[in-house]
Amino acid sequence: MSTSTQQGPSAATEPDSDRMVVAVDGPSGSGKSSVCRAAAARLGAAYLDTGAMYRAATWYCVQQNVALRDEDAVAVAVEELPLNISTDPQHQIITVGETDVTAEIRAPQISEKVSDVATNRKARQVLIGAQRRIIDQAGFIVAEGRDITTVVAPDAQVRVLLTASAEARLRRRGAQLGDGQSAEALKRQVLDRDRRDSATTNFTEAADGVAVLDSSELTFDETVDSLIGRVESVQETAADGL
Ligand SMILES: Nc1ncnc2c1ncn2[C@@H]1O[C@H](COP(=O)(O)OP(=O)(O)OP(=O)(O)O)[C@@H](O)[C@H]1O
Ligand SMILES: Nc1ccn([C@H]2C[C@H](O)[C@@H](COP(=O)(O)O)O2)c(=O)n1
Repeated sequence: MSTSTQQGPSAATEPDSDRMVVAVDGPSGSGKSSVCRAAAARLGAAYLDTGAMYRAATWYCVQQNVALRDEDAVAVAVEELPLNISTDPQHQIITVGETDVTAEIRAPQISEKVSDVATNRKARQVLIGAQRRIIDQAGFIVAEGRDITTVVAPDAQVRVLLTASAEARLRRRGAQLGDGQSAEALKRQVLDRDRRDSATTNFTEAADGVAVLDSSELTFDETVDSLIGRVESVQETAADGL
């Protein structure tokens, strides 16, 4: 897989003491993308949306007429995927080859197919390798997905499982997509997708050392503040130890 990144604000050659990885996992609609992007922007960190990589891979397979249930064919397509993903939280642009897929990969048609790629273990290995390279290149990054705290970056300095009740997640996704989504379509995109994705990743229980941030009763801003508070507390502890 050829991956290039338009790098976020902190991508540079900082000394090790300035490097920090903030890993966030959670179920669909819990707020990972929006909360992590806002937190990264305020912290001056880079931001990696790993779900967008699975979505772009799915878009590419569909474009190439690859049968999504054919494990080997999907893995070969993902190896070839010419992906460019921005890690700038202020400018989220995702291109596959020359095509800007930033908006298209969020369409319900991709949401309903993406689990076929996400549960393909061979394709996952390719994407996980690319994610680790992007994280390694960044000095200070907030990375979110389903397996960042456990598989992609288990050594991250901050590890958080961002959760919310199923009711809150369905309500938020409905508001995000606007009118026109039936309750059944929302359920397919949120709860049914989580059930399928759970076959390969555990994003409903916090692993050892992972803190739970339940956003069900929090506003968006309160959730961002809580994540930032955790990052600042680790930064202060690190500074005290110098
Ligand atoms: N604490 C919160 N209170 C209210 N709304 C929120 C909160 N957190 C996130 N949201 C809103 O919920 C919607 C879904 O959030 P988001 O897309 O970030 O979820 P996600 O976990 O990344 O989902 P997915 O994994 O399916 O991409 C967004 O419109 C976001 O602004
Ligand atoms: N680290 C990750 C990130 C995402 N996925 C899967 C799960 C979703 O079905 C899909 C799209 O993610 P979203 O944009 O909804 O966060 O990708 C995964 O398996 N591992």
